[in-house]
Amino acid sequence: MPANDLEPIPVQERTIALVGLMGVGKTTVGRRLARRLGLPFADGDVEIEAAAAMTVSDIFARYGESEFRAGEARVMRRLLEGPRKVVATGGGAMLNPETRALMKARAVTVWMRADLSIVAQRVQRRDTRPLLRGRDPLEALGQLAEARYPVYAGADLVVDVTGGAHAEAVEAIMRALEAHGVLESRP
Ligand SMILES: Nc1ncnc2c1ncn2[C@@H]1O[C@H](COP(=O)(O)OP(=O)(O)O)[C@@H](O)[C@H]1O
Ligand SMILES: O=C(O)C1=C[C@@H](OP(=O)(O)O)[C@@H](O)[C@H](O)C1
Ligand SMILES: [Mg+2]
Repeated sequence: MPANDLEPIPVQERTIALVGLMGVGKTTVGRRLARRLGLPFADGDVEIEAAAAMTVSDIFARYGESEFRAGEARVMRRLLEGPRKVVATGGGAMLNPETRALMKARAVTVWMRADLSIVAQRVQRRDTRPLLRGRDPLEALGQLAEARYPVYAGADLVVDVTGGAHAEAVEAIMRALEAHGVLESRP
């Protein structure tokens, strides 16, 4: 069904979709946020890997980025059409126009933003991101930021998560969700 045909969903019932660059903390913060909210959690990359029975790196290596993106769009559709949850998207998912339309119809989107120098340090911990392999992380992330920040800027909420620990990022997102009317106010 096209995203436009879906009934509008009240903000308190929407899935919370985390978007932003690789390494900003969508996966690890998203899992903690879901626990905090008592919602199920799903990670786009984990779902793609399960569907393909292959790692993200292997999908890129064997089939190329465009096949990965097609799989990513299918997975995002399933996750966004399903019951309310916290979704950690892969950093490129929001670039797909259909995924964006579904997000607009079904989710509250949160752009997690951090200084590139911090993100560059974090992505060096694991060699699981094919778009960064063999490249200077700061330079590669800078190019991705240039191309993607205008798209991420279309998110409903922007949360700066620079510097702090995971728990601080969760708190910052909780405050933003509260201010947006997604959560009941806490005492
Ligand atoms: N706020 C944070 N404080 C400390 N480490 C973090 C924070 N956010 C993410 N990290 C670390 O950075 C790395 C990348 O985080 P991850 O959640 O996989 O990001 P993403 O899913 O956005 O690519 C992981 O090692 C994670 O533990
Ligand atoms: O930004 C991207 O294009 C990508 C981000 C990755 O997810 P994370 O943002 O969770 O690292 C993963 O989907 C793939 O390596 C491509
Ligand atoms: Mg991730």
